[in-house]
Amino acid sequence: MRSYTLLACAKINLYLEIVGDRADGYHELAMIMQSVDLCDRIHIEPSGTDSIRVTCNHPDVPCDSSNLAYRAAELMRSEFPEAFARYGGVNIYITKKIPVAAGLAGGSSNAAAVVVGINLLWNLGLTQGECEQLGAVLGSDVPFCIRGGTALATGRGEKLSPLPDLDQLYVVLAKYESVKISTAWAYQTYRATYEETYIRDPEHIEAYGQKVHSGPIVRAIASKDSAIITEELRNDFEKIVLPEYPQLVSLKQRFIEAGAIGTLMSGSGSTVFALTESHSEAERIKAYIEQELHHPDLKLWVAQFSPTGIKVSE
Ligand SMILES: C[C@](O)(CO)[C@H](O)COP(=O)(O)OP(=O)(O)OC[C@H]1O[C@@H](n2ccc(N)nc2=O)[C@H](O)[C@@H]1O
Ligand SMILES: Nc1ncnc2c1ncn2[C@@H]1O[C@H](COP(=O)(O)OP(=O)(O)OP(=O)(O)O)[C@@H](O)[C@H]1O
Repeated sequence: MRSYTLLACAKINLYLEIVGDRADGYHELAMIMQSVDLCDRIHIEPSGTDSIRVTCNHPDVPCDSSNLAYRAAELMRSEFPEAFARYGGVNIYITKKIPVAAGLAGGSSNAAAVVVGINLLWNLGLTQGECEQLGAVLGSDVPFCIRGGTALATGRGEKLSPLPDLDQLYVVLAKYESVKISTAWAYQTYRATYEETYIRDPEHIEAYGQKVHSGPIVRAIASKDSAIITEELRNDFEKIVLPEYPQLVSLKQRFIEAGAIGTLMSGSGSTVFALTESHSEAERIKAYIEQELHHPDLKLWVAQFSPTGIKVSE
């Protein structure tokens, strides 16, 4: 039987506005999500048994049923019992490149790759939209990781509207290995600090359109206007994370000093990224930061905006 190798791209948030509370306990969001070509490699093969097995090269990533890739395979097993009975279990090998607990949707991208990979392995014939719906059961970021490219994400992050690809931008990603921020902590802390500003019971983002401020960046993306995109970068989590981690504030300052056209924290952190208009400029800024900060705990990567979230090869 066939096996598949998939590249699962990281995401960054060019815009993340926390709008309000939802009845399901999640937060209503308005986000611009962007895939970047820093990718984990996921190999999926039939196990020849009825079990799911996950192997990963990263010491901080669990290989048991708490691994999001494992949970994705379990979901496919329970949703498609006949296909499971016919094709059996899977072995999943994960080679991590995306830093862990970094706000780059590392686990979500791995789950996305497993949904897409099992769809192929078991000949399920699911459309991308059907894969995205399954992905939403696993986590708010998973549908976007399946869709990829550039998208406006609303609801709890799972409602996607495509935006034109921003293929002209490059990114320098920087992460202090010791700064690991839990997404649940970030949302809880944000709620504890800013709850009084929340809009109550927002059923649909359109219902309170006036209060959402993503219009200018959406228009700038449509017209590929990098200057306005960089002016409109926003991440509400910066308000609670940056005061706790002054090294991230210095990192942002250094990026601007180095000539980045814009800088922002991604998701709930702790990765901070800088935007540039060329690959050589991104490499130059990476080298500058490595030399200036010279911190053994600080890791940097250069990546390009990617029009896809998952790339498949047999
Ligand atoms: C911070 C982001 O990465 C931005 O893209 C996402 O919003 C997080 O997406 P994710 O990791 O896929 O999130 P989930 O696995 O669905 O939820 C993780 C935690 O974040 C909280 N959470 C998540 C999404 C959301 N819209 N509101 C929330 O309050 C959940 O209550 C949960 O405690
Ligand atoms: N396949 C996986 N890859 C990475 N982490 C995983 C995976 N499965 C489970 N985890 C656990 O999830 C936690 C969060 O890791 P992850 O890299 O997904 O964070 P993140 O990028 O901040 O997520 P997000 O941006 O979606 O909020 C880790 O501490 C890790 O133990």
